[in-house]
Parts: sequence; C-alpha cells; structure tokens
Amino acid sequence: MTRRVVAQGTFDLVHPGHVHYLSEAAELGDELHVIVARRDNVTHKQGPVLDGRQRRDVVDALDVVTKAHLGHPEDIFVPIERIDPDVIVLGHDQHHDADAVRGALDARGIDCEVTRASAREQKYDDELLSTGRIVDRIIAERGTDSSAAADGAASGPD
Ligand SMILES: Cc1cc2nc3c(=O)[nH]c(=O)nc-3n(C[C@H](O)[C@H](O)[C@H](O)COP(=O)(O)O)c2cc1C
Ligand SMILES: Nc1ncnc2c1ncn2[C@@H]1O[C@H](COP(=O)(O)OP(=O)(O)OP(=O)(O)O)[C@@H](O)[C@H]1O
Repeated sequence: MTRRVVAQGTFDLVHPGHVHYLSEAAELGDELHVIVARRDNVTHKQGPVLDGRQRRDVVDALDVVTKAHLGHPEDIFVPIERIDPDVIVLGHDQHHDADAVRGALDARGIDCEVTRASAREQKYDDELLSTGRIVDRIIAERGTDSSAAADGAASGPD
C-alpha cells in the first residue's frame, strides 16, 4: 500500500530550508506530493514574485518530490481529496494550526494524520533560509534600478 505524504507552501525562491522541509516530509512515506500556493492565497505575508507554474516546476524537479501541484484557487482541500494522503506535514513555522487542519479533515471524512516538520538551522552566518530575507538581500545589493525592475510587477495568473 503506497503511503502518500503532502507538504505545502509558497516556494517563491527555493532555499535549503525548503529542501530540509521537503526531505523530512519525504521520509514519512513512499510518495511526496507538494501543494504550491497560488499567489492570491498567500495573504499572511507579501505574495510571491514568481508565477505559480514556475514555483511548481522548480519544486517538482527536486529529487525528494514525487509530484508538485499548483494549489486550488478557492478550496485548499480539493487537492487533498484528490491526492488522498496518509499524512500532511506542516512546515515548522507554517501558520496553519494542526488541530484546525485535523478538524477540517475530520469534517470532510478524510482520514489523514497531521504533523509538523522541524526547522533547518543556519550552517554558516551568511546562509539565507527565508525567501523574504533573500528578497531583502537582492534589493539591498541590486537596488531597484536593475534591468529586471523595468519589466514591471508580476503579471502571471498565479
Ligand atoms: C493541507 C493544506 C492544503 C493546502 N492547499 C492549498 C491549495 O489548494 N491552494 C492554495 O493556494 N494553497 C493551499 N494551501 C496553503 C498554502 O500551501 C500555504 O500554506 C500558504 O498559503 C503559504 O504557506 P507558507 O507561508 O508556508 O508559504 C494549503 C495548505 C495546507 C496546510
Ligand atoms: N529554514 C527552514 N527550515 C525548515 N522549513 C522551512 C524553512 N524555511 C521555510 N520552511 C518551510 O517551507 C515551507 C514553505 O515556506 P515559504 O514558501 O513560506 O518560504 P519561507 O522562506 O518560509 O518564506 P518567508 O521566510 O519569506 O516567509 C513552509 O512550510 C516553511 O515552514
């Protein structure tokens, strides 16, 4: 019986913290399915700069990932019902409450464990394990006069 694991996130600029999270999640089963958040659903912080399809494709290319899925626009449980995981692994600092997710799964009759991954600590001072801090570094070092800035704001659907 294939044991399926689900992880999820924005994955705007993939970094070693993401690799740690997904590697740890992958250890919990035979397949790791990753749900990549749509831009409009990232409301608890600044949204991603990259299109959802690009973020999905990068996560999908990671060895530990069986398949990455662009999330549902409205109902976060649609992909869960389709993937039918045995366990959902929340990120170490992900804003979802595990008990609330468990309750929502029960309400839908979905039999699935919910657990939380550990944090990946820095291995050296200059290591950036946060998309937000990577973006801050880019702005600080490249400023806003870079040629890319002329391309304008993100325009893709996700
Ligand atoms: C079980 C579960 C399913 C999710 N499914 C979706 C989805 O279908 N579509 C989506 O846009 N976001 C979905 N999300 C939300 C995002 O993946 C993510 O939690 C959030 O938007 C950003 O998380 P981050 O701050 O860790 O990047 C889901 C989250 C969880 C916990
Ligand atoms: N250093 C880390 N160690 C372990 N997991 C991490 C780390 N950084 C991010 N993650 C996990 O990866 C998932 C996706 O994270 P997300 O896409 O929000 O990137 P982020 O780097 O956390 O963004 P930001 O720091 O700008 O909020 C989340 O579940 C998060 O908990």
